[in-house]
Amino acid sequence: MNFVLEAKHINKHFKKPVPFHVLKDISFQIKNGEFVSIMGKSGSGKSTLLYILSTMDTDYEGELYFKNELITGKKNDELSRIRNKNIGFVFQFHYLLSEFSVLENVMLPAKKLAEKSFQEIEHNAMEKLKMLHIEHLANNKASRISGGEKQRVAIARALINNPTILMGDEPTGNLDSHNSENVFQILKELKENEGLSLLIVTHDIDFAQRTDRILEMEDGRVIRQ
Ligand SMILES: Nc1ncnc2c1ncn2[C@@H]1O[C@H](COP(=O)(O)OP(=O)(O)OP(=O)(O)O)[C@@H](O)[C@H]1O
Repeated sequence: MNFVLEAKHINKHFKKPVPFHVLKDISFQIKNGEFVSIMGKSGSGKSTLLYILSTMDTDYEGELYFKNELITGKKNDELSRIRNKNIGFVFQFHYLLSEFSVLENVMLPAKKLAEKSFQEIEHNAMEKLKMLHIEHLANNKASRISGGEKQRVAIARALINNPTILMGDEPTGNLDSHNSENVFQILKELKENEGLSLLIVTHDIDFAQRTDRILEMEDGRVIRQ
């Protein structure tokens, strides 16, 4: 079976301020093109798990496979290359550079990867903006667009290197219901039209119920899938 992501027996302990077993024997897989949400009470370990799955946190026990390749134990520079090419990440807060234009913000991760010419990156960035129906905002300063538009720009930026999977830590958490629905529809289109896999932490039950599968967390464990 071809999985985009496979977690096997993930455990994590925080040592400070007091020893704490935060993630307890977590195992699951995400199939190609699957849209999975993670739900659970505050403090159940959702963000901690997402940071491990996105390779940003390497301090854990267990094994993580990305497209059937074991990535646990790889060195930081190799992990960073794997992450930049394969994983897009969207946060609750958009983290756009406010003095840069929308287009410049979207181009940044591709410039960092430095595999394509400026013209090619610019063309790809415009394509992503079109995909998210915000191409008309390309030359606006990021500080001069609405909250919902900012989050769509953040998604376009996360897609610029054509990742296999898009991960999000409450990407609709700061949005009103209209903009939240808008972002959900965009994510669904990305799954259906582009075959993107998605893994999204959310507190919004309406959002989660419309994804392919919910991973429900409680006290550091996945209690239901
Ligand atoms: N760096 C850290 N050191 C020690 N404990 C931590 C650290 N980060 C998080 N924790 C604790 O680990 C537990 C899980 O935190 P986490 O942020 O993963 O939960 P969450 O399910 O994402 O919560 P929320 O829905 O509120 O964002 C919490 O009890 C939190 O206080």
